[in-house]
Formats: sequence, structure tokens, C-alpha cells
Amino acid sequence: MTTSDMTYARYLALDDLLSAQHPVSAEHDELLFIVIHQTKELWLKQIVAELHEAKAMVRAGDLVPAYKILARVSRIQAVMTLSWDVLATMTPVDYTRFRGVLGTSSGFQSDQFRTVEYLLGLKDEGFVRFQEDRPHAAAAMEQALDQPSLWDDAIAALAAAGFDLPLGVLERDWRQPYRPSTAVEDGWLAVYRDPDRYWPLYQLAEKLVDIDDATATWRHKHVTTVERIIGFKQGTGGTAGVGYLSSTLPKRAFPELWSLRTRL
Ligand code: HEM
Ligand SMILES: N[C@@H](CC(=O)c1ccccc1NC=O)C(=O)O
Repeated sequence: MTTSDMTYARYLALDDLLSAQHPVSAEHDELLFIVIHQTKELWLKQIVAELHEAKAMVRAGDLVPAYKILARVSRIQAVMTLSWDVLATMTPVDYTRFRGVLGTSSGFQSDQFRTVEYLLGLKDEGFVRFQEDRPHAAAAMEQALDQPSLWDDAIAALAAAGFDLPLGVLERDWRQPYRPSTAVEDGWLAVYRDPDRYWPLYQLAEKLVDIDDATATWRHKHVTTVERIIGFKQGTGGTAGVGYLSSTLPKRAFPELWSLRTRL
């Protein structure tokens, strides 16, 4: 193909993209529901790519270029949070008309959502089992589980700056959920107490807090929108619904960056 054959539609694979919406019911709002979720999956794909890039930069000690990438991630998250307001134009009755066609499917099963959680540092291998029929998705999750997370990479950057950290923090089974460490909190506390001495690490930490903050805002808007649309009904994925989603609100990928603030 020559460059003169390139068209807008071909470049963007529009015919593939726009033929991937298949409402199961004849209800008007089902298209909106599908478009919102497909858009979310596209943004998650972008976030996964950005996180891989940022992790490589942090591992290489290139902290300044990583700021730009991490700032992009939290801006994308802000767009995802805004899309709740579009979805909330759907009334509870509109949703109830087609909710049955969803069966037991749920955002709970989103492999890219879990991959993002894993890359940030929220490891829970229990979610891989939802991808039994999608080996490529399971493989991407496994790869994210097995590698040090962005938080592990940031901690390694802290150690590289001269902070003395226990070996158990720097070398461990990366698949296991991260356990907050006093030594890690003490290190970042020193950075926050004296930013003039540690600008690169301080800036990195604040970009990470922006991401945790944006994730918490997204979770909060999810649970509020869910309550607005289905009240306290059970979720299609089998959880209690609002009760389950509320229990995820305190999750933090970078826990010591939050706990240290009480000591400042
Ligand atoms: C009518 C709209 C929606 C309702 C009623 C709803 C409801 C729920 C419920 C009840 C759960 C808990 C799992 C379950 O039992 O199903 C859940 C999980 C989830 N939903 Fe939604 N949801 C809606 C829209 C969305 C949208 C638009 C997104 C993404 C943009 C999304 C992403 C997720 C994710 C990622 C989880 C897993 C959260 C976690 O485990 O931390 N949901 N949703
Ligand atoms: N868990 C939702 C269903 C749901 O929201 C959903 C179903 C299929 C594909 C994506 C979904 N979005 C997020 O949970 C419910 O309980 O109504």
C-alpha cells in the first residue's frame, strides 16, 4: 500500500471498530452501555502500554521522562471517571430492561482492569481464572503478576538513591500481594521531609499519588453510579454489589505514600 492509498477509515480500522457493537436486546440504551465499556477497554489498553513504558524508565533511573507518562495515565483516568456521568443518564428502568442479557458477565472479569492493578502493585492471582477461554488475556495477566510492579520499581529507585532497605523488600515473590513496610515508609518520609534534597524521587512519588487518587475517585464514582442505577441489588458477577464495591474503596497501590502523611 502506498501512502496515497491511506485513508482515515483504513488507518483507524474503522470498519472493524464500528462493526464490533452487538446489542443482544432491542433496548435503546444497550448501545450506550456497550460503547461506554468498549471505550473503557480502549483506554485501559493505552494505560497498560503507558505503564510498561513508565516502569522501564523508572527501572533505568530515568525518572524525569517517567513523570510525563505517569501524568498521562492519571489524565486518562480522569476521562474514564467523567464517563460515569454519561452512563448515569440511563434510568434504573432503562437498565433493567436489558440487564438480563448480561447473564453473569461483569466488569469484575475485565482482564485489562486487573492487569492495570497488577502493574501498579495490587496483586491478586485469583482473577486469572476468569480468562480460561482467552489464553492471550491470561498470559498478559500472568506476565504482569510475575514482574515487579511500578511500586516495586519505585522502591528500587529509592534504594538506588542510598536508602537502606531490607532484602525482603527488594527481592521477593512478586506474585504475592505487597505488604507495606516500615523501612519503605521511613525512606519516603525522608524524601517528603526534605524535597530540596530529593526532587526526582519526590516528583515520582507525587505522580504515583496522583494515580492512586484518580483510581480512588474512579472507584468512588463507580459505586455511587451503581447505587443510583441498581440500588442494593446483587451484582451480575455474583458479589453483593454496592457492599462489595464499597469494600474496594480503601485499596491503595502505593500505601506508604499515604500512611507517611500522618507523620509529617
Ligand atoms: C449500569 C452500570 C454498571 C453497574 C450496575 C455495575 C455494577 C457493578 C457491580 C455490582 C460490580 C461488582 C461485581 C459484580 O458482582 O458484578 C462491578 C464491578 C466492576 N465494574 Fe461495574 N457496573 C456498571 C458499569 C461499569 C462500567 C461503565 C465500568 C467501567 C468503565 C465498570 C467496571 C467495573 C469493574 C472494573 C469492576 C471490578 C471492580 C473491582 O473488583 O474492584 N462497571 N460493577
Ligand atoms: N455488574 C453489572 C453488570 C455490568 O456492569 C457489566 C456487565 C457486562 C459487561 C460489563 C459490565 N460492567 C461493569 O461491571 C450489574 O450487576 O448490573
